[in-house]
Amino acid sequence: MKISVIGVGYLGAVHATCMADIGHSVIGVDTDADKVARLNTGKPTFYEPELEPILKRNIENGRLRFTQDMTEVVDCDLHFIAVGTPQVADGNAADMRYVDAVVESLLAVLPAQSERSIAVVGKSTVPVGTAARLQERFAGHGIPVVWNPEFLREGFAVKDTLRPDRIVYGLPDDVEDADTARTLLDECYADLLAAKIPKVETDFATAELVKVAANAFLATKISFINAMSVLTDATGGDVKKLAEAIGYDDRIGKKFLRAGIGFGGGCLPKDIRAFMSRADELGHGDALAFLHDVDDINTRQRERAVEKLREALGGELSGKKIGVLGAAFKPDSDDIRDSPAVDIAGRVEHAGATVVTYDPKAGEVLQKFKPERVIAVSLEDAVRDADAVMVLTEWKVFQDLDPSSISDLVNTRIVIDGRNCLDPKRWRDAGWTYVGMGRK
Ligand SMILES: NC(=O)C1=CN([C@@H]2O[C@H](COP(=O)(O)OP(=O)(O)OC[C@H]3O[C@@H](n4cnc5c(N)ncnc54)[C@H](O)[C@@H]3O)[C@@H](O)[C@H]2O)C=CC1
Ligand SMILES: O=C(O)[C@H]1O[C@H](OP(=O)(O)OP(=O)(O)OC[C@H]2O[C@@H](n3ccc(=O)[nH]c3=O)[C@H](O)[C@@H]2O)[C@H](O)[C@@H](O)[C@@H]1O
Repeated sequence: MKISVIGVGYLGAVHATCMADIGHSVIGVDTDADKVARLNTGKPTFYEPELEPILKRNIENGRLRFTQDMTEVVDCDLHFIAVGTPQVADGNAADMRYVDAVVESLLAVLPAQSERSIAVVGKSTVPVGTAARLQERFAGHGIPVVWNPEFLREGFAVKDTLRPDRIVYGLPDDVEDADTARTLLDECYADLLAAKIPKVETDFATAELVKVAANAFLATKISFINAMSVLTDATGGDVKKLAEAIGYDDRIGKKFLRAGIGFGGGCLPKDIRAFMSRADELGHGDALAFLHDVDDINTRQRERAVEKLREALGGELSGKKIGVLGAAFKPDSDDIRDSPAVDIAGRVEHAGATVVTYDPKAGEVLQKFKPERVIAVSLEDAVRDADAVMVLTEWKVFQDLDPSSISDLVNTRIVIDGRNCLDPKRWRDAGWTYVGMGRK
C-alpha cells in the first residue's frame, strides 16, 4: 500500500524505512531540506544501528523517497504523523504546533470526501484529547483518525519497529470510521501481525494514555532505583546487588533498574512533564503528583555525580581537568537531547574545571549544538593529564576499557562511574580510585 510519513526525525525516518522494507511504497515528508536531501542519498541523519543498509536498500529499490512537498502525499492510503512534540520553552506542556501544522497541510492537499478509503494515523506522543480534536478537524473530509503510539527505543529502533512488544490502535467511536481505520492499519502491519505481535484495540483516550503511562512507568522505575542508590550510598550497600535481588521477583523484573545519572533523551523527561501538565489542565494534577518526585530524583542524580567528583578531588573542582567519556543520552545513539552526560559536563565546567569530552558517535552532534565544548577525537585524548575521568554513557568500548591502558596518561587515577558500568575490582586493581553511584 501507499504510505506517507510526515516528519522524518528519529521516529519518522525509522518508521518510513521499515514500512518500505516490508513492502510498502513510502513517501517521507519533512520541512527540513537538508534532512530530505541526505535521506534521499540513503544516509541517515543520526546514528542508529542497522538503519543505514535498510534505508539505502529501499531508496535504491524505489520503494522509499523523501520530499518537502506535501502535495506528493495525495495518493497515499495512510498518512502517519510523526513530527516532534517537544516541551514548550516556557513550561512543561507539549508544543503541539508541529502536529497542528501537519493537520492543516494535510487538509489543504487531501480531497474532501475521497472516493478511496484513507486514514490519518497519529504516531507522535501527544496530550490525551489530541486524537479527538484532530478527528473533528478531519471529519469534514470524511477521513478517520487512528492513534497508533510508538514505543521504539533509540539504539534498537529498527528491531522495535519491525518486532514491537505490542501494537496499539486507538480507534474512533464511529463504527464505520473505526472499521476503515482498522482495515487499513491491519494491511499496513500485516507482516507484524502475521508474526503474532499482540494487538490492543481501544479508544482514542486510552491509546494516548498508554503511551505516556508506559514512559511514566519506565521513568518511575529508574527514579525508584536511583532513590535506592542514595540509601545504599549512605549505608555502605550496593545498589546493583539490590537491583539484582529484587529483580528476581517476576513482579518487579530486572529491566530498567540500572541506577546511575538517570534518564534523559528526547522523550522520557519531556513526556512525564507533558503528562503532569495535561493532568493539571484536566483538574487532576494531584493524581500525578508523584511524577514531580520522579523528575526531581532524576535531576538530583546529575548533581550527585558532580558532588562525588568534587569529593573525590578533595572538595575543589576549580582548575582541575576532567576527562568525560560519553555525551549521548544512552549508548548506540548520537542523540544528546537532554543528555545527563552533557548536563553533568556543563555543571562541572560551570564549577571551574576544564572538561574534555569523548563520545564514539555523538562528538559531531555535540560540536554542532554546544560549539563551546572541547571535544576529543579519541578516548586517550580526552583523559590525557586528567585529574579525574567520568564515564557518563555506558558505551561498550568504555565498559571494555582496560584501565591500565590509560593509567599512565592521566594525572590522577580517579574514575567516577556515572552509569555503574565498570568493574570496580578491575579498576581498583589497576590502582584507580573507583566511585560508582550507590556502590561501595
Ligand atoms: N525518538 C524516539 O525514539 C521516539 C519518539 N516518539 C515521539 O515521536 C515524535 C517525534 O519524535 P522524534 O522523531 O524524536 O523528533 P525529531 O525532532 O527527531 O523529528 C521531528 C521531525 O519533524 C519535522 N517537522 C516539523 N514540522 C513539520 C511539518 N510541519 N511537516 C513535516 N515535517 C515537520 C522536523 O523537521 C523533524 O525532522 C515525538 O512526539 C516523540 O515523543 C515516540 C517514540 C519514540
Ligand atoms: O517515547 C520514546 O521516545 C521512547 O522513550 C524510551 O526510549 P529511549 O528514550 O530511546 O531510551 P531508553 O532506553 O528508555 O532510555 C532512556 C533513558 O533512561 C536511562 N536509563 C534507562 C534504563 C535504566 O535502567 N536506567 C537508566 O538510567 C538511559 O540511560 C536513558 O538516558 C522508551 O524506552 C521507549 O519505549 C519510548 O518509545
